[in-house]
Amino acid sequence: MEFDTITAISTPMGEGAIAIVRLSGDEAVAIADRVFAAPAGKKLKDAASHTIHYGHIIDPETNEVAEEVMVSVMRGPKTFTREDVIEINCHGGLVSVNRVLQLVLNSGARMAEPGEFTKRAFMNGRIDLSQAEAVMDLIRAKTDKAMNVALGQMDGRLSKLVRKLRQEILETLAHVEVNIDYPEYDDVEEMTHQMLVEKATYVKTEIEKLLQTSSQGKILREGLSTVIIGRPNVGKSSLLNSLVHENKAIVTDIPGTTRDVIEEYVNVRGVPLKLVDTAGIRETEDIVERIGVERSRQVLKEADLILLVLNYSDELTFEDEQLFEAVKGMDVIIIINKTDLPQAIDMDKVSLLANGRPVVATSLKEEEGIDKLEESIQSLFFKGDIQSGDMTYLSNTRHIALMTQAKRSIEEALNGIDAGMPVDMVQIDLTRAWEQLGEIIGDSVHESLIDQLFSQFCLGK
Ligand SMILES: Nc1nc2c(c(=O)[nH]1)N(C=O)[C@@H](CNc1ccc(C(=O)N[C@@H](CCC(=O)O)C(=O)O)cc1)CN2
Ligand SMILES: Nc1nc2c(ncn2[C@@H]2O[C@H](COP(=O)(O)OP(=O)(O)OP(=O)(O)O)[C@@H](O)[C@H]2O)c(=O)[nH]1
Ligand SMILES: [Mg+2]
Repeated sequence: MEFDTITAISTPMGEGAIAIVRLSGDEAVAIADRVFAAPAGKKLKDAASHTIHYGHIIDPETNEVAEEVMVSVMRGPKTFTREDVIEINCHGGLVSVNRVLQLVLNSGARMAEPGEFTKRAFMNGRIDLSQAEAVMDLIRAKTDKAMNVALGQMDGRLSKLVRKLRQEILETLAHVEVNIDYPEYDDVEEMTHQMLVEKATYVKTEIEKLLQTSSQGKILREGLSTVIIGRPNVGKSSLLNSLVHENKAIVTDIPGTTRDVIEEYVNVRGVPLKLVDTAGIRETEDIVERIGVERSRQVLKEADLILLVLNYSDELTFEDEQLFEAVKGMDVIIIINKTDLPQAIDMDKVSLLANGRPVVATSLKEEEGIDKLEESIQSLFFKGDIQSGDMTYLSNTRHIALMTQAKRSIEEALNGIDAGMPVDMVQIDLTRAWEQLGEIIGDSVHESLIDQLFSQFCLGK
């Protein structure tokens, strides 16, 4: 495929040791040669592939020196995009890198869209869609485990499985064809019928196995969305600070201190948590606080785990009971905080409300009970079976949805066979499953979806 030559700054904006302006496309080398001057006058077009060259970036209009650089020349197809790629390594300063970018743009390159380099790698067939998505997951990974899941997916682990399943479906479809072609031969029909059921069942089982990894996979990729709730002043922000081992959230003795939702990523004994501190939930007149409280209710709905904090030295209130009501049916750990103060809470009542869910006593002030809480979080989600290394996880919501749809299509096919439906109906269901799996790796996806997926990438990636 042939595209125009794109460019972008591929490193973060700010001061650093080095910053990279990247180019990709047929004209990449020619454009770079327009602005690059090597000491001995050697042109990049004469350079061997995958070599790096010292020199200066020159404004071709004025012949003034703009920057001192190292330029990498990488010729397609053995490159990130499969096209010719140039990387100009500048001094890492905002003016420097923007100056080089501007000269490259003036010399015929087009500013890349976010994710367009990776999109080229996809369009040119180096990687499929799930691998491209993994590139982004890798950048966004907040924990070691999340990164490993992304690396595996980038390596094509999920793609390989999806391709294998699609192949199985194709073979199943072939059996359906035989059925359609030779309806008059009873014995052929008998045999193909059985094979059909066997193969479809096999695919369904494999999909189910993958889907079983999805809740852990999603947690590994996004972090376990953990929301701290409780009445004002019970110690929610103190709890966040204790878990992240840093003073991230403001703690004061004034009820209503936290006005907004605060998010932090932490690793609790290997469990990646996206920890959310909320404004204490209470009926309030303060408009700013009220917006905070509204948001608290909102994040509650999307939580995987709730840490419900109560005050040991205060009686249970109607508001506390309402909180229990609000998190009914969710994974909850109840934390009784401020155990260093005199008891006022009725623990029998707490037990009743807890209804078998874990209760942990803490004094965040005295730094007591955090260990117990961490243990509780760990045992709740990973009962010692968190897999490492070579496990394939389904971690992306888009993939999970498509897998679920594909499973349903296979089930419909199997029901159809069972009910003696005409074979062409079965064929339709199987074809649909084949297409749904194809969407995961980017076969048979609409261009607008592709654009939308890549637009979520960073600029220069
Ligand atoms: N300077 C620099 N560092 C970088 C990148 C980059 O683009 N530039 N990458 C950007 O994300 C990552 C490396 N990812 C890459 C992935 C594939 C290929 C590549 O050329 N693949 C070819 C040839 C492989 C080979 O030589 O065997 C291929 O798969 O066909 C290059 C980089 C991280 N570091
Ligand atoms: N004695 C004692 N005080 C604590 C403990 N944990 C927190 N506190 C204090 O309780 C007060 C409130 O703590 P925060 O963490 O700000 O409470 P919060 O639940 O985030 O409060 P809001 O954001 O206002 O809803 C602060 O003065 C803390 O120092 C504890 O275990 N014992
Ligand atoms: Mg707070």
